[in-house]
Amino acid sequence: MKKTVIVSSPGKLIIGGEHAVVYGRRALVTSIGMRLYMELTEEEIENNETNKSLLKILFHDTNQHYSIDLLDIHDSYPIEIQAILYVYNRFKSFISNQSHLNIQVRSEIPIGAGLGSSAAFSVCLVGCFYLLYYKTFNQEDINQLSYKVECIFHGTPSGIDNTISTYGQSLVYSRTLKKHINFHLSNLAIIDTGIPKSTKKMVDLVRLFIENNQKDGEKCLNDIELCVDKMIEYPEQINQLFQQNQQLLKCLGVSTIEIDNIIQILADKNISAKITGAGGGGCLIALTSNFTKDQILDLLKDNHIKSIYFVECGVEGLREEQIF
Ligand SMILES: Nc1ncnc2c1ncn2[C@@H]1O[C@H](COP(=O)(O)OP(=O)(O)OP(=O)(O)O)[C@@H](O)[C@H]1O
Ligand SMILES: C[C@@](O)(CCO)CC(=O)[O-]
Repeated sequence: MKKTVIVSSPGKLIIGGEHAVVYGRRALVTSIGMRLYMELTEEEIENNETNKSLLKILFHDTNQHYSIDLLDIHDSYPIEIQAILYVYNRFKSFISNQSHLNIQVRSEIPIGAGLGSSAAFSVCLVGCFYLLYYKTFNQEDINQLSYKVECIFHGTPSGIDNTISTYGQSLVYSRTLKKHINFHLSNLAIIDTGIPKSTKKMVDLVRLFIENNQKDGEKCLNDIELCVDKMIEYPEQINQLFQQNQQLLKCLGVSTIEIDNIIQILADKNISAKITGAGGGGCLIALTSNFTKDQILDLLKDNHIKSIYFVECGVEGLREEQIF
């Protein structure tokens, strides 16, 4: 017998409050119209002469595939395989040891750019197992387990990325708050610098800064939260609030010379921009008013730019799909 489920969940943009959210402050986040798709199949093998139970994984975006003997698991797998094995172990009691499992992943979310690809991966992974074995989605349970998977990728994240990918739309989020809000920005561009970054490294860097500069660090975090509150209350001030939030992220040490240059070039044309996500590379968001993608690319032609995206915001969270 063969059972298959397909799910998808979105990436995210942090509009304001990244890093401060790790320390319990409020952040503003929206889901985006770029999704990760995952298919999970369990196939019971009738005459399983080898007595092997295999987990076959195919990552279409990185063109990697694995075939893992589930009776002989070791601990030297890449992190995304460790994540899969963690969730497999949580659902093991539902799975016949005469079965093979197949997982396929494909994604529209650039990997490692700060747009929440690992969170979408984690949410889809938990969502797939949940749907196959419980036949339903329970968003709260899925979000909680996805957080644990995110911890495998990131250490001690705030939970903002998995929460927005599970629930979708736009959220005011803190460790103790999850409130949907109507939030729309017109002409919001994502500028992918293509500069590799490590979320874990940037979070560690901020932790070090705060430990060594407690008073300034606390003030910075409080000011970031103030910025977020104003973004929600006074959306007409968003240009100025982007600039303030970026300055505060710079104080925390997560901007770079390349990012500062790009932001200055845009500021010279009255375009407000800021880091979105961990910083150190990755993506920026910019309020582009009437500039087209080609005009922005032209403005930034001497800088490190991989892509520019205009995306839909506030989309649906985790959902079942019919087609992979
Ligand atoms: N399409 C995919 N195929 C396989 N693995 C993926 C895919 N998307 C994400 N991953 C896993 O997630 C990791 C990326 O996590 P990382 O935190 O570096 O980036 P991100 O989630 O895109 O950024 P951020 O957490 O700052 O938003 C990849 O290294 C890989 O392990
Ligand atoms: C940098 C950070 O604030 C956002 C990463 O998308 C880390 C986190 O919230 O876990």
